[in-house]
Amino acid sequence: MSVLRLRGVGLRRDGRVLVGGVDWEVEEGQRWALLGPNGAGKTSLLEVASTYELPSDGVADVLGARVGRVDLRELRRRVGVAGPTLTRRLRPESTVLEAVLTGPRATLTAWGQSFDEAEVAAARGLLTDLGLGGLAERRVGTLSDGERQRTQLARVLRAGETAASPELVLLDEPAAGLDVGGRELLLDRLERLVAPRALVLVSHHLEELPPSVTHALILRDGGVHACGPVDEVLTGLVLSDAFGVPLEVRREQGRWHARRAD
Ligand SMILES: Nc1ncnc2c1ncn2[C@@H]1O[C@H](COP(=O)(O)OP(=O)(O)OP(=O)(O)O)[C@@H](O)[C@H]1O
Repeated sequence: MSVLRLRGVGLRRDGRVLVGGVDWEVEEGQRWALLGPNGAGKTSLLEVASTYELPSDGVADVLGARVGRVDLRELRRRVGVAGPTLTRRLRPESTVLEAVLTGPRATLTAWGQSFDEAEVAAARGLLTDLGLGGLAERRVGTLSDGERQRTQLARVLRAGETAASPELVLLDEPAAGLDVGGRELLLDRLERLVAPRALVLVSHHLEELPPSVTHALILRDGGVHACGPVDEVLTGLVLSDAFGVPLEVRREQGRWHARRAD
């Protein structure tokens, strides 16, 4: 069954076409990497998929519901999003720890709720892995943009580890701003996410993709350049063409590496 289905989707802003004519179907159990050069439209497409932007053209079906025809508040509760422009829901007065603890309960405030030791330990462990261990008691409103993004990421990941997981998880550059240790811990976390029905991950670097990624969509100039199973799409030929640089792609023990071809 399709979790996300875009048909002829376009998004225009200020008279500019950000994405156009996108056909894309994400099915139950799939994990997608969304790649493409700077400005290709990755974030814009994710905004449509997350229902935070209505398509200017075409139709978007998210979790079986046609965007524009259903109550978006209800639909958004079922979609977990984290990324630079998608961190809109955190309450400034919540602490970082509360923002993560309340993720699985899909509430925005910890007011009137209690959390057991295991829940607190799990949330703290996630914050430590994402380099936010020292900020657990800080108010969200005092965080830098990068810290707020990682807090939102921790919230979505925490929910994704539980039975209350969002059904569709959309992550825009989740490894951005993490050091190499943090990146590896994040990949480990992503591998352990079991509950979402589908996951989409925007990234600039093949090294940031977890081995469990099954499919890839490459955008270029707002349109689909390549789309399909990872081993068919993440090749030197396809990526060299997409990025306009001769690239060599290797896969070892599930992980990808890309470098300029000699
Ligand atoms: N409000 C806007 N008005 C006009 N153009 C916009 C607007 N927002 C984004 N754009 C442009 O749309 C294009 C696609 O942007 P988008 O952020 O979706 O690309 P991206 O693939 O995520 O880029 P990056 O890899 O650099 O993060 C870019 O050229 C960007 O400058």
